[in-house]
Amino acid sequence: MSSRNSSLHSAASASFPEQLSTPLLTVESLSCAYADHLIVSEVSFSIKEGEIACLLGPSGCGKTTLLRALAGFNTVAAGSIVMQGSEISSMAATLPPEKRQMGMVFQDYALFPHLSVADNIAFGLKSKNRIERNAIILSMLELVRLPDLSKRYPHELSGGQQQRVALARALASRPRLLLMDEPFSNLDTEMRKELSLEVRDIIKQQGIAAVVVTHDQEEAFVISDVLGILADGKLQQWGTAESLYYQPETVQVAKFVGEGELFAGVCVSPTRVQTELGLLEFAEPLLAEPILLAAQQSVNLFIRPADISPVVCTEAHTKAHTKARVLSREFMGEATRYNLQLDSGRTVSALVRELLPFKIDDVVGVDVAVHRPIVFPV
Ligand SMILES: Nc1ncnc2c1ncn2[C@@H]1O[C@H](COP(=O)(O)OP(=O)(O)OP(=O)(O)O)[C@@H](O)[C@H]1O
Repeated sequence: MSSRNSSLHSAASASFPEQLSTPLLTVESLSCAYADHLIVSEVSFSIKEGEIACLLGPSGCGKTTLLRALAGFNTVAAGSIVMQGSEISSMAATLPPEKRQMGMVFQDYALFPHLSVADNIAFGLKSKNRIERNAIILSMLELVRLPDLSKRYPHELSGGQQQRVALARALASRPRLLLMDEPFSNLDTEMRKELSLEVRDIIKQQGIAAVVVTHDQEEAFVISDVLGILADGKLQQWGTAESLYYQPETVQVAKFVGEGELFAGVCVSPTRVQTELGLLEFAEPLLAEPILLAAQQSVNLFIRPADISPVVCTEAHTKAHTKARVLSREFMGEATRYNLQLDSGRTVSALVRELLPFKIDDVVGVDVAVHRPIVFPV
């Protein structure tokens, strides 16, 4: 991680006194490989008690490999994993999964098909007597809101119900840390949203920490307190959803957490930049950390579609070459997306919430209202 990233993380930590306590889990310069093929490279982060962290990244970037290393299913090639001050993985040794006080929910739920819901939940409770076991099964079924399904078998459950049973099984042994690998990927969009919020509540209710792996940005934002973007086996940035969205350190992170495009510009003053989208004015002076941008400096601004809107074309738009032709219009219910071709020939996407009267081929003005400019060096 860059130094800017670490300072951002420590600045965030300083505002919450409880974050100053010893982390529950610390991953230090962790690398993982299959044979000689390095998959995860020098990843570092830490998680506090009760915190839900997400590892977000595209398919194949090494999320599952990293999660399996946390669980103790995979050995590590370099670095270490420390849980409450004790090293549980290093090149020298790997504490077995069952001794890590972690619960795992797999992508395909991995329920035992020949066992009932109750027996699936009881699977890790062999050391308990029958009365204790039954009490835990009942409380877990209540927790995941399946009180009446204890006798069913996995094939008699919906995908969402199977996921709840998998969660109940993972939580039954009272882990300190819950690991979830793409927990909602087999569910439809509506169910995904509903269950991710519910799972967040359940984890919070239990007061435990969790690491959730997903490639779905919306899901990651909903469920996590803190998240890391993983790409090509490297941790690109670690922070809250808001910090990644508004202060991405790289274009890759900016694009991964939301749509947007780079626009080259020249500063006219610290609060004004001339771009292909016209002269943009900002409420706050523009910073490309650690410097305040001065006149004549070249910058790259990352602008999201929600910051751009088509408006009635005025003389000022024509004069400033900030008019465009509507190439397409997609009404999506909550918002409408317009693809606009600028005078320069470049196509930009605008996302507007209000219903506008513009049709394909209309000539419109282009207005940009960026509330928090994202600046990258040229
Ligand atoms: N057991 C294995 N042996 C060799 N290579 C593996 C093994 N498991 C995974 N890989 C490779 O490691 C890379 C990372 O895989 P991993 O499953 O960790 O990615 P991921 O980010 O979880 O992807 P997805 O979101 O598609 O599940 C991939 O190129 C994959 O082919």
